[in-house]
Amino acid sequence: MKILKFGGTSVGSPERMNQVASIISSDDEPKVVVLSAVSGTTNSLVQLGEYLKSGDKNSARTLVDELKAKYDAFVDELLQSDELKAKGKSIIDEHFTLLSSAINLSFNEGLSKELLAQGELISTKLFVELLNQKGLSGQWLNALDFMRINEDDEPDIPHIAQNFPIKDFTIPGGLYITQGFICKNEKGEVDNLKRGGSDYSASLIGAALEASEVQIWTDIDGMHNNDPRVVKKTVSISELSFNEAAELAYFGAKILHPASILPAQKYDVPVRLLNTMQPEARGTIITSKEQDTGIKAVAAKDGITAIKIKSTRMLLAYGFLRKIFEVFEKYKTPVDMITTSEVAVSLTIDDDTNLSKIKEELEPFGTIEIDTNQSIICLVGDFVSDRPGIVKQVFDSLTEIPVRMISYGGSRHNISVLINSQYKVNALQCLNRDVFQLEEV
Ligand SMILES: Nc1ncnc2c1ncn2[C@@H]1O[C@H](COP(=O)(O)OP(=O)(O)O)[C@@H](O)[C@H]1O
Ligand SMILES: N[C@@H](CC(=O)OP(=O)(O)O)C(=O)O
Repeated sequence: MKILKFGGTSVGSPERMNQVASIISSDDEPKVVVLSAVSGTTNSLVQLGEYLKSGDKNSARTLVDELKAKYDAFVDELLQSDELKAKGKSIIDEHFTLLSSAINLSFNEGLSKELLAQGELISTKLFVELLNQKGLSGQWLNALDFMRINEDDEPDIPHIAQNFPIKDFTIPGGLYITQGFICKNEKGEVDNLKRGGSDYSASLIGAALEASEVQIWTDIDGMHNNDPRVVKKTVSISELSFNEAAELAYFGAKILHPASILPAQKYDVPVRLLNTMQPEARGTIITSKEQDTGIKAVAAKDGITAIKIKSTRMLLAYGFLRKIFEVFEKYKTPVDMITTSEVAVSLTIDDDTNLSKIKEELEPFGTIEIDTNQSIICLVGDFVSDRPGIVKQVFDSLTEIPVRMISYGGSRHNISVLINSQYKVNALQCLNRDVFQLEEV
């Protein structure tokens, strides 16, 4: 049994949904199909939550009306018979009644999460009707019955395994359709796995059910060597290890949710990245296999803040770093990169929610310098840290770019440099030309 996840772009139009139906019915193997919301929907629902939070009911009403009109047209094109059209319309009416009634309720975070969940609930219900139209039967499963996170926002894989409603995957052609992204929290409230979280859902379900493979179907033929939104020429990578894929996802390769590799890696379930628009393309297979292959890809993560703590008290002292890290621990703020000298330590964070409090608590330790608008450029591959020439290759390429921090040797998979975000495009282009030998102007 396999888990197949289709993202927002793959279910973004009636035509695309039809392609998804063909892909999942091309053989008899039982499949759990995880769908995202129709592309753009979650953004609209986030916007709706913001209007409600600020009390702007008129904008909220307009947004709900426009979104409903979009879905009415979607259903009209997707479903052909009067009977199925009526079913489709009643699905839309049910969910939009909920969205409309939210406009008159007082706003709270729980309500906003309930609103966000509607996108995936609608897309999966409409998709089951499309399968009916094609003479295929798909069983709709409510992810809120089995997907759960605990009080630290950590998914509970044993709970998913225990509560997944299907236990027997031996029925040929069995298609089980469920929602990505949404879950319940420890209080039993509707919650979610954060933006882009449907990949994570698929990986968690794959781990819980010990699937033979998790497939992430999107609009590109696998993980590319560089960000196709930034550079002109990129190539698909045929194989990656779990460690390499996790680094790329974490450091900005948008094709995968940052946390999505971990469950698959823990339960050793291969992950394959495939293209809905080009199902025959090879894509990328991600497994536990490691090879010393050199640099495979580069990704960039924006919105980074660098913090430097300078103090001569660090000299020959012990316990200094522990005290600094305790401050970040207190504010539940993860640290990404770190470099030290005898008199200073620089580190980066991507969540600056508590930056002013962190700065205040660091002040007794020394002089604090903060730089915002930074990007981490992360080169990923499999290279033992003394592989000759690997660092030279990277720094020769970046000679024109001011580098703020360098991290190398922490793992055999990663060379990271921190630069001001204004140089990001240029850095990715230079690396594409010099490290990957893909021409870039
Ligand atoms: N290294 C990369 N390899 C492939 N795609 C990437 C990479 N970096 C960024 N992307 C972007 O990720 C997009 C797919 O992810 P996403 O938009 O989340 O898809 P979906 O809607 O299917 O979840 C691609 O269209 C591509 O522009
Ligand atoms: N719909 C959610 C979850 C998701 O994963 O979407 P996508 O697969 O389109 O990135 C979001 O937009 O965040």
